[in-house]
Amino acid sequence: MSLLFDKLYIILPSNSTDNFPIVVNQQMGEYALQYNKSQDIQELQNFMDIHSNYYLVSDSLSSNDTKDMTDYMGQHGANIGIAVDEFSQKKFVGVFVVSSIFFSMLAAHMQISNKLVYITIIAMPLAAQEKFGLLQTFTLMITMSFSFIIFSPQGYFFQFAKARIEGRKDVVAFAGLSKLNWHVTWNFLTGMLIFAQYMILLIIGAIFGARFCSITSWLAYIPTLLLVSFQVSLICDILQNFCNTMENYEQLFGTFSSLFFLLPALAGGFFIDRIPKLLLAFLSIIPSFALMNSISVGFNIGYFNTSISEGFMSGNYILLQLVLQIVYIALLVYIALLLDKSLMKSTSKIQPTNVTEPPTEKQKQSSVYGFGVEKMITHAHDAYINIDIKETDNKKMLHGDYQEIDYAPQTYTNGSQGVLIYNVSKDYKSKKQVIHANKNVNLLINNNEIFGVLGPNGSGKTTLCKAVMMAQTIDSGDIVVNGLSIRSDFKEVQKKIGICLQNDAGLFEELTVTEHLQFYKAICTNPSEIDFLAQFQLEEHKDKRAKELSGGWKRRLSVACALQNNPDILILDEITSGVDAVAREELWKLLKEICRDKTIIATTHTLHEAQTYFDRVAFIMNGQIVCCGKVDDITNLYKNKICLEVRGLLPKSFFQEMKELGIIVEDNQVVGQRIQMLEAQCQDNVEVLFQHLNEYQEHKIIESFSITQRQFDQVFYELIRVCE
Ligand SMILES: Nc1ncnc2c1ncn2[C@@H]1O[C@H](COP(=O)(O)OP(=O)(O)OP(=O)(O)O)[C@@H](O)[C@H]1O
Repeated sequence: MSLLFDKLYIILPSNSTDNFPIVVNQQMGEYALQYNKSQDIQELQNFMDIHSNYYLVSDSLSSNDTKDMTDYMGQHGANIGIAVDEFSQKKFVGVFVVSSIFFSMLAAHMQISNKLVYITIIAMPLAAQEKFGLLQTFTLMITMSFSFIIFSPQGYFFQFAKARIEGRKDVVAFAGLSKLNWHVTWNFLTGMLIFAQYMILLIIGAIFGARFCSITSWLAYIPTLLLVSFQVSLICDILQNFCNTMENYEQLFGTFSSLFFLLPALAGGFFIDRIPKLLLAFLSIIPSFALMNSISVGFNIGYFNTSISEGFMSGNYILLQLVLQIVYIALLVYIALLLDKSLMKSTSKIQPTNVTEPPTEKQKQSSVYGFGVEKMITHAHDAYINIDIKETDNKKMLHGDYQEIDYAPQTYTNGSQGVLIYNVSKDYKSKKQVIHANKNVNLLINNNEIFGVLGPNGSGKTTLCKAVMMAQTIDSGDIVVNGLSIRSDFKEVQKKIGICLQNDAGLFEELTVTEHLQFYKAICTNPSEIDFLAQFQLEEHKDKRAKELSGGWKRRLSVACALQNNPDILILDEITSGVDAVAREELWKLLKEICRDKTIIATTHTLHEAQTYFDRVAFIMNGQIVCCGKVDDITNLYKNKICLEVRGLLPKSFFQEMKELGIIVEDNQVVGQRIQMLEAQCQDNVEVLFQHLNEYQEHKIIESFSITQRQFDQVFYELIRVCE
């Protein structure tokens, strides 16, 4: 024994083989170091001088006797043991054996981060140092860390997470995914990604010939790692319900993992010798403990030749742990589904609520208020009553008192296609107020029809769209899509719907056009055959990210994504807002062509668009349908009414003259004495009005006049006026 070790050498008692506090199936880490340069010896000496209280040195044990070394360490309460094979001024060959605390801390460290860099810290030194020196190991670790980042499947996986976190319910609808589908897909992708990362490390370890990476050790690692991967992904899934942005989520995950992964792991690391093995198995609800336990078993099998049965059963109860992990996973799945409010089954009452207000005097006098509404209600009620009712409870539900139901009639007998919105009411309740966003809405939308829902801001259009796609529960009523009720067949219904919500909510800023189409195609359940890149003339923009597209092209991409799942019903919520007239026309032309066999429900603020492209429309004011029917029928209500803007001031005699000719002209507004806004009610003699105005213009009494409002616009303004 050299001078170096003389002062450190502890004479170990001979024949002391029983009652070791640290036994072979504890956490073990083993560092084999081979120094063959003089300066390394110096470093080693420095290290030992500093840490002289913490280790034992033995020159009677070699690197093949690590088991015995740990036994000696156990006896003396040391954390580091050094078994010396050879020592000279130039060369040290030996093995460092590190006891549980240090290794557990490393394991804990891994848990705080989802990033592979940390995972490499654990396995790589152990595996690589067996073969190479310290420097090579370090280089290898750095290289590995970078390769992991490069190989991480950022694209779909990341967008998937983002969609979940940002509550992109429309993505679920785009893709026709059910809530279960959505979670299973996300967790499968995430879990397998984490597992793949663990596997890469195991394989590398095996290639380097690390003993703890032997195939028998894998028996301990692989099932645990697989289950741990899903435990972690499900915990992420649950946490996502409490975050709105990725940053938010990363912060929450960091805090959560420190509290629930790192702290227990650190505590476990310090007290692992004293934690009963059975308790450790039960603690596997915390992934750190499950990992520690399996790594411990793997080490024992690989390094210390513990038999598999001993390692699994009596030693660390690994089989029990695996069963418990499966139970925990089932529990986490249940919690994840329970917490996710993205798609909700409605169990509301069927009968109308009492929120509808009776018409005021002003509304009664209006020729447009209430137009077509009674007829629509009757049609919707008849259709709903005629649904093939099989269950007696459903009969009670329709004819009896209010009653909660969980299922609904399966099919219409009378027209099973299209969308039937029956008595739908929705309130938003806050501490301060209750907003009745939809009040007993009844609409029967025919198959292959383009149906418009029009109304001012905040009138309840989006709420209605969300109710149809089930992103919003309803307080009363039912929605039946192609014969299937959202109350009973919501999963089936949802597959039939594609939606574009406002502000291109389904797009991801960082994804390119091609990536969007690929992403939606990859997750949808009923992929369309159509080449949307070509159909929507998106080729020249295919490599642009969504954030680089102009508003019009974004809208096109949103619609293309919504159509990827080949939906029967397409819901378009203000898809042309911010789109110029030419682009708007192009988009509608395209939609009419592609969606010939689809039913479209669209909302818009552009009345001209509604008039030109929609077959029927319903006006919604304060949550209530106040006028509905074919666009032409509604326009005809105002056939003889026109609005004019006159520059200059018409004399009173003009109004009298017109009255005598049977034309009622009302002067609604005088703007700065120079502009008059006229509303004229003619019979079939509108040209008489124009003749007179021309004469006034020729005599320079007025400067000019022009028609300001189309008839359809007037309907809208009149409705707003009487509903104020
Ligand atoms: N999540 C919510 N919580 C509380 N109130 C809401 C919520 N969503 C909508 N509202 C309220 O419900 C009413 C109807 O809103 P909705 O978004 O359906 O109207 P809209 O007709 O689509 O409006 P816009 O044309 O501006 O998009 C509004 O008064 C709105 O403030």
